[in-house]
Amino acid sequence: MLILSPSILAADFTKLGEQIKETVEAGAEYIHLDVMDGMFVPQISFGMPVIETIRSCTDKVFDVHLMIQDPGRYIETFAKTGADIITVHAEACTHLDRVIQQIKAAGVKAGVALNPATPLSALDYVLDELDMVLIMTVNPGFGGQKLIPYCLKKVSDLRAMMKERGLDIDIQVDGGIKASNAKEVIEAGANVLVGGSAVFSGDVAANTKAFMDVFAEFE
Ligand SMILES: O=C(CO)[C@@H](O)[C@H](O)COP(=O)(O)O
Ligand SMILES: [Co+2]
Repeated sequence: MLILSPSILAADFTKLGEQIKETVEAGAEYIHLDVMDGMFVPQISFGMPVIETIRSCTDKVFDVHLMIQDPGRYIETFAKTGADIITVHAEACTHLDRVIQQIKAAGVKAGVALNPATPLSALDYVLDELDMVLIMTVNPGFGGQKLIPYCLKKVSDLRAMMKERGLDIDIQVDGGIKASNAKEVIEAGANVLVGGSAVFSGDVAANTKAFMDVFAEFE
């Protein structure tokens, strides 16, 4: 199933609830929540109070992307805010296996994110534990960046790695994803697309529909 996960980092925070409803009504199945701590990535974004507040806006999947150092400290807390999926960066975890177990013990789906330069081998021993792999298609920390082309080869290599192991796990791509490159990333093997500036710059409903139109080509 092809899924759009709009990143609210690019939304107008003066009308966040309204914009979430707009993109959901136009077809978004997930809402992507970029939590940044100013340590693992340069920017600080938002945390638990924002997620708790917007949880009542929609029953769609809250797809929490933790760009924070040592995320094991906060798994239970983010699970309590209403996260449905918690994705942590392999690069930010001293004990990645333990953090994955913490996420699952909290009753939440587990995702692991890899920065562009991080090899797929970082997933070798934990891949079959996961519900989703997030392949960063930009260096994390900011919205509005350009997709890094070599990351698409990483997506297709990961899809091939999964096939070899008889696994069919969601692959999320995050950063610089547009309706104009959505076909290419889907053909590479991604099925969950994060759209930040591509969804929330301008007409949210029309931008969301542009992704839905691409998805319809694969039905
Ligand atoms: O995690 C991140 C950035 O670190 C992403 O989720 C961005 O927020 C996506 O924004 P666009 O590149 O789609 O504008
Ligand atoms: Co993200």
